Amino acid sequence: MTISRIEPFILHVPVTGSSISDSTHTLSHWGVVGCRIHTREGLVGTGFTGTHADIAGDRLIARCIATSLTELLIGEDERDVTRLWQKVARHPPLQWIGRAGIAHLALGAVDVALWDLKAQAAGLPLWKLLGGATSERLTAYNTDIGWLSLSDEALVSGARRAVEEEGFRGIKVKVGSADIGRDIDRLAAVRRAVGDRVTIATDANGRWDLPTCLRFTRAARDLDLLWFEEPLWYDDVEGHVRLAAQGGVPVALGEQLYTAEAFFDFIRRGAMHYVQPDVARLAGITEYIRVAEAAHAARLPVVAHAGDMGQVHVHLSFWHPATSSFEYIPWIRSCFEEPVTVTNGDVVRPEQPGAGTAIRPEAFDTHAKSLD
Ligand SMILES: O=C(NO)[C@H](O)[C@H](O)[C@H](O)CO
Ligand SMILES: [Mg+2]
Repeated sequence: MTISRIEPFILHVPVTGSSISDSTHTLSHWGVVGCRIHTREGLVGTGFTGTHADIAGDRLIARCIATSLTELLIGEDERDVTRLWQKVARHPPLQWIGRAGIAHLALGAVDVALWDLKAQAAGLPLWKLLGGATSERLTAYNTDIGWLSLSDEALVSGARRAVEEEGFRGIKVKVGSADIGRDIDRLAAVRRAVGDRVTIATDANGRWDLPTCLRFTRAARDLDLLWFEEPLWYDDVEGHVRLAAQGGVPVALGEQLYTAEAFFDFIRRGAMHYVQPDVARLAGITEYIRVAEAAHAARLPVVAHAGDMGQVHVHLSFWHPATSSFEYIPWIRSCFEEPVTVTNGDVVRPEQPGAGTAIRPEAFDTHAKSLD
């Protein structure tokens, strides 16, 4: 029960089509940046964070794992997930440079790998190890049909296909254009195409200011939007409080929050209605659990953000009672031994031991990038 080696990696995996855009980002590949933790007893745990495949940034994360974190972890008992999380997160020199950002993402990858080891050692899928599945069914919603870079025609036909051919009962459409009228017209066209029973969420990726958000929610009042995700700048708690209180469309956020404390602040101040933690932004599963418990205590639904593309979140979502639905983006499915799968709008519950992070050797052959 001893950590003997930590092996960082970087994979860059193509997105659907040549590139996608939301209001703030355009990307052609998803970055899977993490490590494989080897134990003296021969087990290998895998964990990773998710990036926009910027190689310079990915190498910084990988190097943080290879240097700062490795020297803290070699020789330690891999079963001590909580103690090791505290040891790394509160290591004074590392804390000084990164209670969020690169150091936090690096710890997240390590923490996921340690939980993967724990589940493998128990011979259980992570959701079973944590306490079993609290939901029989987990409904997925499809984000990969709603990009701002899609033409109006492609947006509507993709939404219709997701519903009519793939059985999705939920979709998400990006907004955040300079002209909110364009966004409203696109949402109205999608609503007409999919009908009233399909849930439509919308996501501005932090682009707008409060007056624009208020105008948008007034203009969208007849569209029955499930939630308005990241309407404002990620750290603007007061703006989200005022938008949420206005009572238009429920507010969702979390993919850009690095710490449980940031979530506690938004939850305590009534700044969000849907809580969207992400093991790939937080420092892994250990911190995700703290956020999910805080959301549950506040009786707010949890819908994990797909920074891990759902591979780990599928376990956490089946397990945690606060879960309400699941974000589906299929970009990196081909990399995994047990890829996240949605059948007729429902997520298939994983059964293999581990945290869902076991990467196929072929994925390294095809997508690995050098660490320096
Ligand atoms: O906001 C999201 N999901 O809710 C997506 O993760 C982002 O759009 C992608 O990372 C591209 O920036
Ligand atoms: Mg989002």
